[in-house]
Amino acid sequence: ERSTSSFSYSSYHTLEEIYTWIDNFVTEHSDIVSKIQIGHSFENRSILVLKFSTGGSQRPAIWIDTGIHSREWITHATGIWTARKIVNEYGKARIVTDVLNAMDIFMEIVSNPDGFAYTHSMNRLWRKNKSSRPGIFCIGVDLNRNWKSGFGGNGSNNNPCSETYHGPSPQSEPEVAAIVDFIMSHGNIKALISIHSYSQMLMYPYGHSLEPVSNQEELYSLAKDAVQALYEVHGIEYIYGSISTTLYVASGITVDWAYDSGIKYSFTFELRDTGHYGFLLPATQIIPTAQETWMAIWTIMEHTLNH
Ligand SMILES: NS(=O)(=O)N[C@@H](Cc1ccccc1)C(=O)O
Ligand SMILES: [Zn+2]
Repeated sequence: ERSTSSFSYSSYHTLEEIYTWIDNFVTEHSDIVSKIQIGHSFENRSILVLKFSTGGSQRPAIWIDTGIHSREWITHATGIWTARKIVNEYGKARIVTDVLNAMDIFMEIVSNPDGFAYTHSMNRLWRKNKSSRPGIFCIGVDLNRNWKSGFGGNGSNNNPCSETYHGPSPQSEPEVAAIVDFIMSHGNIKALISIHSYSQMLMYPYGHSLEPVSNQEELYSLAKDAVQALYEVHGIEYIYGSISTTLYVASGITVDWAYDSGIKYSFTFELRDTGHYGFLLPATQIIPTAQETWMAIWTIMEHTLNH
């Protein structure tokens, strides 16, 4: 019996359960999915990426990451469900088939494995990675403040004890450096989607400044369409816009680096909810959240394919 078929997509899982699922998933769908290790975390866990490809070499590609903040468990769960949906819909849903016949998809489900393990073992609300340095008495860097673009600016903190500590230097953290190295060496990533929770928002650069990006109108219109597609599934309302104008100024963030590195379709999601449960979103909301997010993701994918 296919062991991923005994995996509960409507439950939260441990790091070990997710890594086992990844191995089984790749084995069971080896025609379209492969596993790439892009590096190691601070505590020496493997950093794994799923590659969805139907052929070609160095095709234009889309990057999706979940779990950069370890306590945002709904994001890993949404990533897992989405991965399975992709393989189930290829050859059936036109847009999935069209995208995968022309592009590759890279998905990093556990982007902060050390922090994620820690949320299961010691502190459910841990956010950062688990890096430590001599003479510094607090642990962890915020992996959504450690990127080069706008590094150290407003909306990040130089205090190692802060939840938004940006780290000693850009890409100082192995979990960030691994993604940077992978994306830069691939050289043909057309869109990046970095998934967080919670607040129910779909946003695009910049976070580090109020200055609009060059294709702001296009990103606004695409975000509007994606949020509408999401709403039509379960009636969940998202707000959308640039990070700095919609949420708050944040510096050294993933999508600003991606945008400045040439990935003109860079988006970040804040999934359910708006604070009732917050990071402790009940598992009963995993599948509904994943179903609606799927519609928004594929709105972005389709646009990327056609532009
Ligand atoms: N997920 S969250 O609660 O940490 N909020 C995010 C909001 C966010 C998400 C993406 C880019 C900039 C800011 C954060 O990193 O502060
Ligand atoms: Zn987050």
